[in-house]
Amino acid sequence: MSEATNAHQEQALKGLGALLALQGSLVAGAALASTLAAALALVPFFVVARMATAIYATPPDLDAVRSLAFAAAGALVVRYALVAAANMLAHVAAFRVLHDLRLRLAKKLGAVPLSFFSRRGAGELKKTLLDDVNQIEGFVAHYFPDAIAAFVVPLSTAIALLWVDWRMALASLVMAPIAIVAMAIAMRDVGKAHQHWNEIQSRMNTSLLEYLRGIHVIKTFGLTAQRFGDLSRSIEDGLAWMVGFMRTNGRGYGAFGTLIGSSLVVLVPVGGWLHMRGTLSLESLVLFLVLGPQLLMSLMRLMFAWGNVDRIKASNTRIQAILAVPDLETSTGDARPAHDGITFREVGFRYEDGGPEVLHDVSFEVPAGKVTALVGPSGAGKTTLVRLVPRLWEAHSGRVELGGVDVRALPLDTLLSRVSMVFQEVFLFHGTVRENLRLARPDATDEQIDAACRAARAYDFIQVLPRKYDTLLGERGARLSGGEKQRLSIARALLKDAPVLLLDEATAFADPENEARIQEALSELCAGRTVLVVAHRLSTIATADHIVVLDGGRVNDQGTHDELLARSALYRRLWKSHTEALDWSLGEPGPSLVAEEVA
Ligand SMILES: Nc1ncnc2c1ncn2[C@@H]1O[C@H](COP(=O)(O)OP(=O)(O)OP(=O)(O)O)[C@@H](O)[C@H]1O
Repeated sequence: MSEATNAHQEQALKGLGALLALQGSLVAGAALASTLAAALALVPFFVVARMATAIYATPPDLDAVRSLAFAAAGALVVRYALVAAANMLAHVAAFRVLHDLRLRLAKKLGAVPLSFFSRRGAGELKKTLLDDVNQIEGFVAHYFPDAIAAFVVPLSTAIALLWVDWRMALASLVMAPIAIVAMAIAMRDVGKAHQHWNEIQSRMNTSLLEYLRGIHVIKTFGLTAQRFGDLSRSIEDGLAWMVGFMRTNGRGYGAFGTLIGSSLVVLVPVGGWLHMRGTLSLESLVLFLVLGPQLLMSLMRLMFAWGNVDRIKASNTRIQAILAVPDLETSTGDARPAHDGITFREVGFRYEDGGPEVLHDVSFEVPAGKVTALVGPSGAGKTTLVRLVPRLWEAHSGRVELGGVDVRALPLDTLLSRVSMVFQEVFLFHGTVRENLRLARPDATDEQIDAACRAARAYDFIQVLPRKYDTLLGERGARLSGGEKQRLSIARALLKDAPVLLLDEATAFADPENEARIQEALSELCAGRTVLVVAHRLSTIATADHIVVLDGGRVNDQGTHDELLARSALYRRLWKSHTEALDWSLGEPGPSLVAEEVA
């Protein structure tokens, strides 16, 4: 194993210890109770051995038999009490550890830069957040207390048996080294195999999520799960992994199980011979015949616990890797923007380190209180540029300033409190209309919500929803039309009432009535604010105070509509295609605005 892998595993193991330490006293209590319970499970075997002597004594000692029977029953009762206590303590500890981990992960995901998510598939993240965290539950609640008991009990029993008769104790253990070699062979590549299994599961999760999200497209094209390439491939890979795993590891497991259960093959002849020679009492012979096989059977439990450790270590490593991602750096100073204007200074940006540069040397001003429109061909980098302002992405060179201060030098909450975002895709959470609106301003009063909804032209349609503001929305809630969603997100931005507004207009066409309402809502929203808008509507472009033309990630030209029409060939071409689109839409007012407010 390489040094790097060793260091990696050690770190993971340290992590598992740290997880247990989160609930140290409960975990220790569970391990102790589980060990005592396992030790008490051996009492009946000692009792049987003593009984054999009492029964075969002349005359038979019936009083001793009776008290031994009571002792065995008593041990059983206490054992069940201890098992219950161990279970309860271990589960309470596990759920507290899980609660702690989930909170940390949720907090971390809220604090990392957006680039973190673009490098990971949704399936991979879901797998870590749900499945890997659940593995930790198994570890704390089951495997750890079990493994401690499976280690301590056979060890102490072996010592006790050595003390009773060392020859028979060795005979009980003789199969152990052979079984352990078989176990080591069985477990040889188990870590690698589990890693492979995890990769398959991540792929399966990602393609399954994609399959569900795109089910309407899949149906439109008449595709089925079999034909949805990666999903069916990952399901087949999963099956192939299972078969391969059982083929390579099944033999080892089988050999181990058989060897571990066959200590009587040694104990019976050795014990019989020693007893006949008169060097082993009947009581000791019976004790070894009943207890010897149990001693090795505990190794079986240890092996199961060991078999799971690699998997749990891998889960923990993935959880720790997320927790170790640095948060988006935020200034702790008290810098405040001097005004609400935005300045881009020689901004360069790429989505991936080493990937293609999407924005090059972009410099321009968005004056405070004015509407600045960004236009350009598809893929020019307009949306990307707008998202640099609230630090959804970070410029890799140059700087973006708000009110003369680099956005990275502003405390994040100061920056975000100044900016509202209304983007193309509207995302509504599963929750009521009111809860979705309050995301923008948790302390908003009902009157403020009413006023924002009226201004956003959302009030009327909310009034006819089954439970008005208390109607559930989102994936499992009421469905709103595209235009209604847009107006709701404009209401959110109005509620937030930030001085800077970032708008990303969509190219989709809405019906004229919807279009007119959205237009009115946006006019209310834009009034008196600094607006940077990715513009697709003729009305927005023609009435903007300033227009910046982006092409291939660079500023191609900037000026007013008339100036650009007079001097920019690219702008003339864009304008022509916009007006043609308007003709094509048979006189409808033009492309609609669609919105998602992320703030
Ligand atoms: N998450 C992402 N990861 C990698 N590349 C991306 C990502 N998002 C956009 N890009 C790339 O960045 C470039 C600019 O995209 P952007 O969406 O900013 O353009 P746009 O001008 O807004 O286009 P449109 O008008 O079609 O929406 C494109 O080449 C696009 O493929």
